[in-house]
Amino acid sequence: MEYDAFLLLSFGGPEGPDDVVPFLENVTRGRGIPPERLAEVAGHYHRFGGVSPINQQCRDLLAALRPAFADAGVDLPMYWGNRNWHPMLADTVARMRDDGVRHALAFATSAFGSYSSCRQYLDDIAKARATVGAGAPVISKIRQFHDHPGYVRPHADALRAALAKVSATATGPVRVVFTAHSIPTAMAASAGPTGGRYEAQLRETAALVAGDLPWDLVWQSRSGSPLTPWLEPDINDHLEALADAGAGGVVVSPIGFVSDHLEVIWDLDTEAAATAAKLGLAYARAATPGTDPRFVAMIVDLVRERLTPGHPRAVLGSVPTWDACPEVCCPAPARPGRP
Ligand SMILES: CC1=C(CCC(=O)O)c2cc3nc(cc4[nH]c(cc5[nH]c(cc1n2)c(C)c5CCC(=O)O)c(CCC(=O)O)c4C)C(CCC(=O)O)=C3C
Ligand SMILES: [Fe+2]
Repeated sequence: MEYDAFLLLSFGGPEGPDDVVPFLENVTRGRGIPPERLAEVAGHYHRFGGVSPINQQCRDLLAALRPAFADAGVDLPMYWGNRNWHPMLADTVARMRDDGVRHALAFATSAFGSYSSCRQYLDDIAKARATVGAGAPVISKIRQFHDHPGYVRPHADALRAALAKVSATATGPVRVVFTAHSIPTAMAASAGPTGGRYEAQLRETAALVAGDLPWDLVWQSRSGSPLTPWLEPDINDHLEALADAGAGGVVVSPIGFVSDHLEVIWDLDTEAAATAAKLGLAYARAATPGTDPRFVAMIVDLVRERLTPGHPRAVLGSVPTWDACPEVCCPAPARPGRP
């Protein structure tokens, strides 16, 4: 297979107060998110001046990737497109077509399977290509990377750094708590070709990152209607349970995310940190990979897997990964108002 471009594919986030509402409309269109929840989330963005850090994090990642590609002899022009905010994927795909791109490799900024974290990126690629129409490049998504050493090791080192900080101040035992974005239980049940893939991969990542430390996996950033069941427990409820059980501190490691975007700096650094303070728990949050050189090298490695037949696939775990998702993987959830 010949590839002639690299595409960074991300979630997107607002970059000013006027962007917040239209961004949230893009994220939640047809998703049955109650207006109260949307108003609350808009407030989180406004606390940061209406600016999510995620777009700048994508720019920083591209800036780090450019020399890494050059050093590895990977000669692909780079593009960037988002699902929910500018640069919008369809605009980027139009530009790729204008530049003569025929077949791009896309790296999506999510390591795991599930509708929201994988299939939705594939659906958005299909939609963007349909919008562009004739001459739109083929776009192949790079595989999931939940157990790649370039994902596991930065998380593992960050966990140990945060643990050292908490242990210095905690007056009782310190607990390691991993978090990922909650998803509806129905979406979790249908994740992957045989179901349960999101949680299975997260448990594998957690075990690899933790090494010999005991740990819990809990969930954050629940959205949706309160009537729809989502994965539980929520991080804040879990902190209460830990305090009740006599913990002196926690270190929270957001293994579900590749960068310190708003779900991290609001839901963890602001909300969960306040919960911990109220409960008298010492608290630290471990950094996400961001532009860690090992994470950047991982992306180069994943590209080379696709460019070079026989290139070894670096995996530390046993939950399998593949280049092309089977059609039956991660079906779109039934949406309110739709059959
Ligand atoms: C699995 C998963 C990931 C991880 C995988 C990945 O990274 O892709 C993720 C990441 C993110 N989620 C983000 C933001 C939001 N997610 C929302 C809503 C939702 N997330 C869901 C799931 C996930 N989300 C789901 C099932 C919904 C319900 C609506 C629907 O069915 O689709 C909403 C709506 C408001 C609300 O929270 O209620 C917002 C604003 C940001 C950007 C942060 C920033 O701006 O810095 C990022 C990286
Ligand atoms: Fe989300």
